[in-house]
Amino acid sequence: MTAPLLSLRGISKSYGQIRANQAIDLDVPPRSIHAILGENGAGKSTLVKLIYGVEQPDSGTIMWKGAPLSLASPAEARRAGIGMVFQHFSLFETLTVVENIRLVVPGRKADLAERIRTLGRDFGLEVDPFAHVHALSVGERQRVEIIRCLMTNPKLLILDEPTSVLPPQSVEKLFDTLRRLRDGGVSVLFISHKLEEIRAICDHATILRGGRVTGHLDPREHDVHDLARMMIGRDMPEPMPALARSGGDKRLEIIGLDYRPDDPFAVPLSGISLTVRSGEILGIAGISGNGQTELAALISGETELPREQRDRIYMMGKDVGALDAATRRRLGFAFVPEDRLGRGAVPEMSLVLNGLLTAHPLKLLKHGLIDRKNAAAFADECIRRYDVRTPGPETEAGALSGGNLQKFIVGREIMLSPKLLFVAQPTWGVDIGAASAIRRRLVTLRNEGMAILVISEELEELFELCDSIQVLHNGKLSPPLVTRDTRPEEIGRYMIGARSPSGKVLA
Ligand SMILES: Nc1ncnc2c1ncn2[C@@H]1O[C@H](COP(=O)(O)OP(=O)(O)OP(=O)(O)O)[C@@H](O)[C@H]1O
Repeated sequence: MTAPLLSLRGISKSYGQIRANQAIDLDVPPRSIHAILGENGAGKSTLVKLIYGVEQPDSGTIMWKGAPLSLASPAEARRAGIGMVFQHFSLFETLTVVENIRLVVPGRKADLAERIRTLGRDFGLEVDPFAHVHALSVGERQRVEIIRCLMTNPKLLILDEPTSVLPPQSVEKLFDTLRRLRDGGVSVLFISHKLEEIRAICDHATILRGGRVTGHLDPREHDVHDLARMMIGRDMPEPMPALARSGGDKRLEIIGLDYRPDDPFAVPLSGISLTVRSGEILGIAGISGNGQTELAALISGETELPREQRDRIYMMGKDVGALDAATRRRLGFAFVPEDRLGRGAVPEMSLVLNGLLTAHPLKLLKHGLIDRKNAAAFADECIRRYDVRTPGPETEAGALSGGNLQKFIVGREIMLSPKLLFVAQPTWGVDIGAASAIRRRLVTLRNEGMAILVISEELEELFELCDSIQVLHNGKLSPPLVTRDTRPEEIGRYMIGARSPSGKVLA
C-alpha cells in the first residue's frame, strides 16, 4: 500500500465538556477522494478544522507526507499544501470577489480576475470578479470560496458540504473537476450529507458518530440505506404522505410584482405572481442568484416596496406592502432565512435569547423585560422537539454545529404556529435523519392547514414536499407546475431559462 498523504492518530479535541473528537484515526491516501460522514454534531467540522490549522488538537499526531505536522494557523496549512472551503463563508462583504481572493492569493488584479473567469468557466463556478460580495447570493459566495481555494493549488483539498448550494448542473461539473484534480495527484477530503453524492464521487469514507470513528469503508460497496444506518445507528423513517386536500383560503398572494433594486448587483424581479393557500406547500425552485434573495426580502418585509408597488403582496387577505417585518409577523407570518448565521440567529447570543428574537410574543416577555423562566422553557422545548444536539439553552448559537443551528431556527419558527410559514433552504446542512424529520414536520403542518412556501435549490426536496412548484429564473417566475404531474427535467428546463412546451400548467 502507498504511504498515506495525511495520517491522523489518536486525535482528540474537546470544547469544555463536549468531546467533539475522540481518538480519531484516519488515513487519506494520495490520489483519493475521501468522505467524512456523520450526523449533525458528529464532529466532522471539528476534525477538518484541526487538519486545516484553525484549531489545534488536545492530543494525537498529524502526519503529512510522512512527517509530523503541527499547524498554528490556516496560513501554515495553505503553505503546506492544504486548502479548505468552509461551510460558513469567510468573505469580506464590502470587498469585491477579486479583492477577497487577493487577500489570500498574491497577484495583479487583472491577472487574478482572468484566472477567476477561467476557473469559473472550467468548473461551472461562474462569478463576476468585480461584483461586491454583499450583493452575491449564498450560492455565488460559495462559488467564490471554491475558486479561491483552487487558486492556491492545494495537495489536499478539504470541502465542507461543497454541493449544498450548487445547482445540479454544477455539481456534476464540480465532480468532474474533483476527479481531474485527483487524477492529477490531489487528494480531496469531502464532507457531505448527500449519500448519493458520496457514492458517486468518493473512493473512501470514514464514519463518525458522537465524535468517534465508527467505521472506514468504500462507499461504492454500500447502498444509501446502509450508509444512513451506519451513520445514525438506526433505519431511516419513510417520508410522510401528503393528504389530498382542496385548496383553502389564500394566505399569501403576490400579484404582478415588479422590483428594481437600487443595488446594481441585485437581481430585478418582474411580473412575479404566486398564491399559497392554507393546507398547501408551494416550492420555488431555481439556481441561487436568480432573484431568490430579493424575493425573500420582499416577502419577509426586510426590503420595503416602493410606494407605487404597495398593492402587490397580500398576507392573510391583507395588503402588506406598507407593513414592516414585525407587523407581518403579527398577522401570523413566520420566516426562516437562508442565511442562518447572519439573519436567522445572532451567533454570540445564547439559544434562549435567539429564541426570543422572533418568539417573544409567546409570553416570553413580561412588562417589557425578559421572562427568563418562560424564555428558557421555550428554548428547551425547541431543543427537545427538534433534536438539537447541544449541552443546553444557554449555549451560544455560534457554538452549535451548522445543522443543529438550522434545526433550532426551523423549530423556533414552526413553534410560533404561523398561518403562513416561509422557509428558505429548510434542510441546508442538516443530516439526512434530521432533514427527513423536518420534512415530515412540514408535511404534517400542511396537512393540518398551514400554508407553506419553500425556496430550495434541491429538486429532490421540492418533489418530496411540494404540491406545486414554480421556478425562478433571471428574476421571473414560471407558472405553477403540479408536482405529481411534472418530471424533474421539466423543472430543470425552466431552471436554465428554457420554456416548457408541456401543458401541465395550473390555471
Ligand atoms: N467552538 C465551539 N465551542 C463549543 N462547542 C463546539 C464548538 N465547535 C463545535 N462544538 C461542538 O462540538 C460538536 C461537534 O461539532 P461539529 O461542528 O464538528 O459537528 P459536525 O459533524 O460538523 O456537524 P454538522 O453536520 O451539523 O456541521 C458539537 O456538539 C458542537 O456543538
